[in-house]
Amino acid sequence: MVYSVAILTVSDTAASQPQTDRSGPILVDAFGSHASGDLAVKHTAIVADDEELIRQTVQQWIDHDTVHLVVTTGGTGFGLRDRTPEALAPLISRPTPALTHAITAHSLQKTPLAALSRSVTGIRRSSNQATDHESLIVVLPGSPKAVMECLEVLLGCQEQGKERQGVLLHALELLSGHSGQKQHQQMQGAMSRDATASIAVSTGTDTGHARSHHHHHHLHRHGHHHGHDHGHDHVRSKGLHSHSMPVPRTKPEDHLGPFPFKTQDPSSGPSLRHRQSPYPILPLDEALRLIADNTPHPADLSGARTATRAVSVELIGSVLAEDITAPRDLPPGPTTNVDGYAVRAASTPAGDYRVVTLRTLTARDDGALLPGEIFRINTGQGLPAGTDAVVMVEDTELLDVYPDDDEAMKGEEKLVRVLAQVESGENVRQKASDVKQGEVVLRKGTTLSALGGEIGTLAFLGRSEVRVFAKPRVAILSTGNELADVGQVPLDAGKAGAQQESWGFTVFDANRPGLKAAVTGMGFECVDLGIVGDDVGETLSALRRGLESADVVITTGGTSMGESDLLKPLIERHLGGQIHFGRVAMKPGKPTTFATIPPVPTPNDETTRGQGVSKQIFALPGNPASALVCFYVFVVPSLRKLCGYPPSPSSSVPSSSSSVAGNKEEVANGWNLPRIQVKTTSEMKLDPRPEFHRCTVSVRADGEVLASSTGSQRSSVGSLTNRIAAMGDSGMHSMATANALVCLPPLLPHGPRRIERGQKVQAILLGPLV
Ligand SMILES: Nc1nc2c(c(=O)[nH]1)N[C@H]1C(S)=C(S)[C@@H](COP(=O)(O)OP(=O)(O)OC[C@H]3O[C@@H](n4cnc5c(N)ncnc54)[C@H](O)[C@@H]3O)O[C@H]1N2
Ligand code: MOO
Repeated sequence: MVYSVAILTVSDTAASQPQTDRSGPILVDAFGSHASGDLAVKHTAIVADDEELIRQTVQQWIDHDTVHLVVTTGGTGFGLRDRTPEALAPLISRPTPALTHAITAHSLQKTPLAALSRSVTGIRRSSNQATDHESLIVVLPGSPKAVMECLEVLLGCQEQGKERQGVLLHALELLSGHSGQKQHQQMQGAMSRDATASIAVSTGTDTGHARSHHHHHHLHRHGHHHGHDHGHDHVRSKGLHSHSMPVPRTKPEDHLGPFPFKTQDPSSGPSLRHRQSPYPILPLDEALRLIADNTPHPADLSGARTATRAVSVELIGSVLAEDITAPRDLPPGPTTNVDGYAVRAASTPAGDYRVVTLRTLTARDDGALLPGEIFRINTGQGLPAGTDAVVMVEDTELLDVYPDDDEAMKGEEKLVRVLAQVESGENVRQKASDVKQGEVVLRKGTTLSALGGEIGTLAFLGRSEVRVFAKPRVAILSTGNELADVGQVPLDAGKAGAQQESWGFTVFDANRPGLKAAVTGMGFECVDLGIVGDDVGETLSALRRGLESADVVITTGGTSMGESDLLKPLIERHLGGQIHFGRVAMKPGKPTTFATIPPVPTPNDETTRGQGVSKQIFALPGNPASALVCFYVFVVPSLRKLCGYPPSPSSSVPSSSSSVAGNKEEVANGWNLPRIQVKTTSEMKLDPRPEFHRCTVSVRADGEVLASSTGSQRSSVGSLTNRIAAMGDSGMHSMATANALVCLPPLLPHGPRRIERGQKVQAILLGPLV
């Protein structure tokens, strides 16, 4: 059997300067030219010391490319960036400590420094059920010398004139389900010298000489291939280098990788960026449907995401994960609706009565009224035994009071005249007339709003705790070299004069504060990721922090066509994310990007394995108006679904591809904000893109709902003059006082150029009407 082998070099330096990699070529040579002919090097790659990238590369090889053996070199030391063992530990399903020990022990014979390598080995069972195989992972140190020493254990060598048998082929044979007998016998000494696996390591590799054959990912059965260069240069990329993909059309090496990336390599420089976006412009409904499809509902997740929470304002924005039933009758017995006197109606005609109070009554054994007595009572109080109605205080007259020298009763009413006879049940709230014990008062799926009704009801029922779906945490990041937090730079730093030297502008970060306010206003917790410049490392580490600490990550900026627009490439190439869409037919917000990041498997933990949940990333355009509009249009539906909202009933109706202004009832995403019909108070020009016009919606006295533009926005109509005039449409202030987005249809060649004043249009309602 021929075993396929993949070699991964892990090194920041080699990742940016592949020619410095010496250990990778040693491994390629050793396996590729192994005398047995049983080892075929199928893949090679170089990655930076990046845990996720290392893990993804190896997992891809084993699970999808069915590689039998992965050998890595580098990243095993004690340095801060040395993370290869950590990167790969989660992939190992069966550790192989003795193999690790054999490698370490052998290396220790050569140098005590071997003690400073954290090399590991282990077996991975592929998560790909189609192939269901096990592969061996061998994590070796980075130094070429150490690699060669370790290879002696794996592939065998001459030791003091004697043959040392390598253990690798035997291991692979056993893993692939064979008896291992052949190798075993050979290892017991029955093997002929000819067939001995020997390491064909050329010392020339140490001088970089092996570069010419590193690119081969074919089977290297016989000997070396010096000088046999096929002409494909090594891939140059900060992140990942590989030869396992076909060559694309621009400068090829900058687009190669083990995965089919749509994005360009962000380190490849402006001249290599895409000149046409590779993302189709999706109709809005399609984009919204993709969000609904790729956002989990907590009730559908195994081990539903629920939490028990104290009944408090912290619950605002939560959705009930249980039906709330009344624990007892309310009221628990008959109570009075009014202030007055409880009586037995039938035996209390108009007349004069002695007044009894709670104190007197509780002192009596039977707690009952005597004939000729009435009981003074206040609204909400329970009726004493034997009474069935209440005479309002307004229907009585005071006749006598207790004297001042009666210490106990001083000031209390003694004798009262009842002016009118009441009927049985009059002014009484009967037992359980509010709610019956066991009755469902609030249904699972109810949102606990900031209006107070639901949280008040929980307390009314006596609930101190309640089961809710966990609220999503939302991380927010602003990206852009030009950005600064307010207060961080003087106001005049943005003035033209001050800018001329630096050829840039300082822009106050408006998106993060705006988005934080909106997210907090929904009752969700924010993780503030701050501002990062247009820098791969900075942006990646912020995104990772976001993904670790939150359920959803929102970024703004860097989504479009500039060379510093990093979001799409980083999400795809470094975070292993799936970009569901990268452009939408709308204005503002065209480059809006939505992606999901698959869950990271938990090492050796059967209970959580495979049960992780993918996380959502919304990379919103940087223009402030676009960012906030897109938050409401795209992010809010996702958050509403994530926190457990049930879908709106109309969402079950199949949607047609209605435009942004579609007047249809059906919606592509059942968690969209509601749409209402409004009447415009001014004309609104149409744009070739469907547009969201920011408006303040108010209700007139006659009930008409009016939408007034917030201004500071306009729609461009194709001509250049208009497009130049259109440049000022990006400011956050067009969202100030906006509580609705009027959905303007696109300008069509022979259609109307504007919506007229007084015309009825649809609007997305963002908040309460004014
Ligand atoms: N060649 C093309 N260029 C652009 C296209 C296109 O299709 N082809 N699309 C345009 C559209 S539409 C939009 S929207 C923007 C989106 O750009 P980015 O998401 O890449 O955002 P940036 O370039 O980083 O910033 C745009 C703009 O917004 C300001 N900004 C960014 N972040 C903030 C913030 N947190 N607070 C305040 N202001 C912010 C930034 O300074 C820029 O002025 O791309 C067009 N280009
Ligand atoms: O889509 Mo962009 O937000 O129009 O400027």
